[in-house]
Amino acid sequence: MAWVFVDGDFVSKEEAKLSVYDHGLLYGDGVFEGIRAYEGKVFRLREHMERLYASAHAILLEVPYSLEDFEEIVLETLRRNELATGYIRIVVTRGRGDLGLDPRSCPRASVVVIAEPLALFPKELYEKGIRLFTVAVRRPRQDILPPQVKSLNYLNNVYAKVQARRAGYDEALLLNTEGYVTEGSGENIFVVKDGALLTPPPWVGILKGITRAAVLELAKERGIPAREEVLTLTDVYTADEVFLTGTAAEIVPVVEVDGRTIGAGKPGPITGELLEAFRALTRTEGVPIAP
Ligand SMILES: Cc1ncc(COP(=O)(O)O)c(CNc2cccc(C(=O)O)c2)c1O
Repeated sequence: MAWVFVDGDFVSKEEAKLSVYDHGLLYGDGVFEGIRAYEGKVFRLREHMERLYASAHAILLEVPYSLEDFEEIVLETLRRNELATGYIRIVVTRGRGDLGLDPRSCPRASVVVIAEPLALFPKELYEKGIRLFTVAVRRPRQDILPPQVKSLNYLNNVYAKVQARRAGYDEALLLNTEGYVTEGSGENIFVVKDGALLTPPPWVGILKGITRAAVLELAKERGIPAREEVLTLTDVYTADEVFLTGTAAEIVPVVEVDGRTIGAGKPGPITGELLEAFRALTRTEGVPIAP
């Protein structure tokens, strides 16, 4: 039996429901997080919670729990599901209101915490690498729909995923409205050039990934030069290595972009080194689930 936290109660998966008048459903009005637990510890829980509260604050959404209490709810949800390793999805919507889109009709945010065994990415993706397609849809500018807010408005990301899949590729690569490289549909991007790691700066229009931040830390610790740099498609095509980062994905090598082979057409050595280091980090660092 799986248990889901819904607005203060733990209910069975079958009983876990929100109102059809919830503005998260009606308008995508809300925020969310995806977090991973590894062998009894939640990786970068505080960082994920801080991003959740920052996203909520940015859209004037009041989270009805303190950050510390919310962290305990996340840990309790894992305990109730007897999960030591798994994927946690937190959703905070504007809540139930009337059919108009004005948030003032929603007196209280709705809060959902789901904890599930993780559907791992297939092993061969990490061994063979994936192929990216630069999709027609663009990441919206900060002044249109801020990519730094991890909102429930993910149709831009879904659109990108669909366009890449229909083109026969594994994942999308999105440009911003100025034509610069931003990120994948649900992952940040890194390129390796002459031994240095480059990744787009947040202002080009990306989510500031928790995994992205961990990779930058690992690179620094290992003496691998790493910096934020605006990237063009040509920078990606001519890179020695390319990889994507994300909570679900961890670090996924990219071997082809728009028909251009990346480097030797197989996962690169720095990519492999960082994936190994990241996996070691997830085994040693994290908030214990046990009380
Ligand atoms: C647009 C975007 N960019 C980057 C990331 C990576 O951020 P983290 O390193 O903090 O996870 C994300 C988050 N990645 C994400 C979000 C929602 C679903 C899925 C999925 O793969 O089903 C992936 C994301 O949604």
